[in-house]
Amino acid sequence: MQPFAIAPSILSADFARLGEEVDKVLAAGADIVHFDVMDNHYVPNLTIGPMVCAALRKYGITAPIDAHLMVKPVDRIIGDFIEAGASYITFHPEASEHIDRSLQLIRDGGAKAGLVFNPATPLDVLRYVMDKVDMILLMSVNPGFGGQKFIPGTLDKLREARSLIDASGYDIRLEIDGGVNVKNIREIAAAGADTFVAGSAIFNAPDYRQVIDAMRAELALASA
Ligand SMILES: O=C(CO)[C@H](O)[C@H](O)COP(=O)(O)O
Repeated sequence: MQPFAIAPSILSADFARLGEEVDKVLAAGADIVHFDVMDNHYVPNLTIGPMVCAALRKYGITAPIDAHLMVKPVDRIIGDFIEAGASYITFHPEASEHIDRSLQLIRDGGAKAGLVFNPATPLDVLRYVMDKVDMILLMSVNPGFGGQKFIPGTLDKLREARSLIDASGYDIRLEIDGGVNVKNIREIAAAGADTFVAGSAIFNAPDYRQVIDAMRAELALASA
């Protein structure tokens, strides 16, 4: 299992001050920058693209950037995110014409590759590509918007994904995204997640460090 990592979703950050916001949340103890890319086609919302990712690198952000592509089709944008400095690039299997090829494109470009599963999307395809993924991201809300409630059925799916990862012997991150907060993070960790995306729980709080510290305290209890 990978060490626990907290990945604030910048979807809930102040976009007018994005560089400062990312600096601030990293200084507050975040490990990974979760970068939500929405195309108003695969999901009913529109956010940011590779130019903003490149701008964060130019601004001086060196932490891993985890680009979650909620776009369809995916292949033609993968190269742009690699050039922009994304560390992880994840996509939804139903948004790719050729899942194996999309994963390979990401790894060939030097980034880490991942698959994202919506709450009602089965994990079946994983059995064919377990050796080609560095991250599995389970959505615990339907994608498109921050600030939604965690869907409790995702806990069973996390256990299923954790068993698949452990049985595979590969070193794959298991990330959870949607409705994660201080109150539920311990239960989510106990179900098998090691990487926790949290948008509104962190960016809507007055003190980012206080929330991240509280999350880490809960995670320490989960592994005790
Ligand atoms: O991918 C997403 C939505 O599609 C967001 O990352 C996610 O919902 C995080 O926001 P919050 O923590 O507020 O639920």
